[in-house]
Amino acid sequence: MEQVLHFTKKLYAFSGKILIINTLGMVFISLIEGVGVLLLLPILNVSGIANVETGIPLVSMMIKYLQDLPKALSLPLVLCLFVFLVIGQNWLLRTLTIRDTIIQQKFVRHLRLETYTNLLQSNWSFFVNHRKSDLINLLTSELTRVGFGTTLVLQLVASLIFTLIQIGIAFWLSPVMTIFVLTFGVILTLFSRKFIKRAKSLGGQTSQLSQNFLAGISDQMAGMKDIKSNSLEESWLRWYRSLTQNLVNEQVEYIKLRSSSQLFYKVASSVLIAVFVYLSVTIFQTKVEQLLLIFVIFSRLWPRFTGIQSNMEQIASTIPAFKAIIKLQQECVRLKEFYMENKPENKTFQPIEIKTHIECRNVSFRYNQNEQTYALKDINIYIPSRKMTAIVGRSGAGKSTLIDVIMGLIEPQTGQICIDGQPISNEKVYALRQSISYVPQDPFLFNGSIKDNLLMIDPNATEEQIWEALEFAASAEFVSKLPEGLDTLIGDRGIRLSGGERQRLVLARAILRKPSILILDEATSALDRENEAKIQEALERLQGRLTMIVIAHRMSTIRKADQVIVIDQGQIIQKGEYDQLAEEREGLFSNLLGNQIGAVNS
Ligand SMILES: Nc1ncnc2c1ncn2[C@@H]1O[C@H](COP(=O)(O)OP(=O)(O)OP(=O)(O)O)[C@@H](O)[C@H]1O
Repeated sequence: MEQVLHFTKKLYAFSGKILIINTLGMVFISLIEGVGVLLLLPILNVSGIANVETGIPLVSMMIKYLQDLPKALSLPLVLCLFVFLVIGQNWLLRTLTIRDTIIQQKFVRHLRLETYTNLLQSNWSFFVNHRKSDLINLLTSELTRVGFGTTLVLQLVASLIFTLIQIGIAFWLSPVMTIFVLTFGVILTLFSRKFIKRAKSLGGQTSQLSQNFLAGISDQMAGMKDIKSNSLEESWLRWYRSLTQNLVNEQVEYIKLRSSSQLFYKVASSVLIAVFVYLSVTIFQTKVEQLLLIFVIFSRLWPRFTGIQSNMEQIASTIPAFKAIIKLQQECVRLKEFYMENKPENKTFQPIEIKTHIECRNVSFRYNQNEQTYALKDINIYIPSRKMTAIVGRSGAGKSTLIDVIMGLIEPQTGQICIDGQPISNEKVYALRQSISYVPQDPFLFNGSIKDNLLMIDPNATEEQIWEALEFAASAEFVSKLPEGLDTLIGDRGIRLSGGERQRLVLARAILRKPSILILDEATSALDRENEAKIQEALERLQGRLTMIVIAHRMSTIRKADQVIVIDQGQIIQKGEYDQLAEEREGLFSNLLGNQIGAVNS
């Protein structure tokens, strides 16, 4: 329950006094409801159904006053008062419910924003160590469950206040009867602990199943081509059948649990009534009017008890979601980007202008501190500004890791990254990243128009600047031929672009940012020769304008590079100009080159 308390405190910190005002409003409603119960007594008296003496001065006075009035007037009067009270109570209830909903919805939004901000401020290793689908699951279904759980907590608090007031009124009317019902209430609470425990464990299963479900579905959607071409449909259908069956089983189990607990409470309540009536009639010889009063109290109190129990079961089932979100937030805080730590709110960073060079000095990095193998070992490189530096090497050599270190996505365990001879401070990492445009192998374009996708990087860019960037990226021609030009929708809801067109659009977007450094990470590897040549031309056009770092699998992409760095098993093994390295017959570079020429010729 400590997690639930954590979020309830957060809710209070977020909404402040309004939460207390609403809760007091609920108290007021329950008072009116209590008065409504008391009004039943004068109704019984005035209507002549029974002559009830409560011993409560206010009620007795009212009954006396009504009895003095003519009967034709007293009954309508008391009934009107009763209806008026019910209307007032329910109008207030409606108002408070709407206000509560507004608070809850705003709180859920606040939680979403807080969690997402934390997530975006986490460092790269956080994302490397989490499955994408798990994060999506946490941000969508688990956060919704937390919002629902917090709502339930508010309902529980209101229910508890209602119940306390009802108990007070019941005690006033009949202490013995109230103690009797309360004793049963306590016994019921003891029994219901089993239900609550089970609800919590089922809640854990819900979290796990929804996580597995989302993970599987995302994997399959991403690999649909693989599934279709390798006829894997049946095996994935088997997986889908089994998981959806588990989802059904879990939901049925939960409903079984809830209905069993309801059944238990209802049976307990009927047994309680039967025992009480039996004892009242046979042993205490209770009069009819007293029995009526007892029924009124009982019918008010007992549903409150069962409501609270059922509320607690539901809250218990959301506890695993509360835990998961707290764990996520703690992890995000622990793995916060180092430049974000102690960063004053709203502080912005200006991009860095690189005057002479970027340098890696004795940089070493390993992913796992407990292992001996380094992904990068004693890297020393000099990347001159406004030149093109190519990084090549076999798969797993450490090329992407080196880029990640340069971009400040991961922090080297030893060594430094320097800009114009100055080590880059934590504070400056973000400024450096603002000077970089990065083009990955699998570019990210969202469903929207071409223009929207380009403006993502610079919302203030003019149409002229957009076309200029498209021109540089060898995309202007194909975009102008599209039916709606820049406004053409792309992605699932629009036209399908080829891999080369997508890659060139992403390159245009990268250029639109006017970066000091342009990094291409295997950006041409998946393209055909024609598209590769277009990107290559684009890079040549940019040469001399900005600092370019290109990781290339295809050696043809980097033919015009000013400098080539060959990396193997995390170490630099060759450095120099393309032609010079190609000449070094024993070197890895000429070997890689030879393999590709061989592959093309064969
Ligand atoms: N997140 C990670 N956790 C642990 N080890 C990793 C991680 N990412 C990469 N590695 C390891 O670090 C080494 C360097 O990987 P890196 O991705 O930098 O190579 P690469 O040269 O870019 O390879 P490729 O050309 O295949 O993309 C490899 O041995 C790889 O297995």
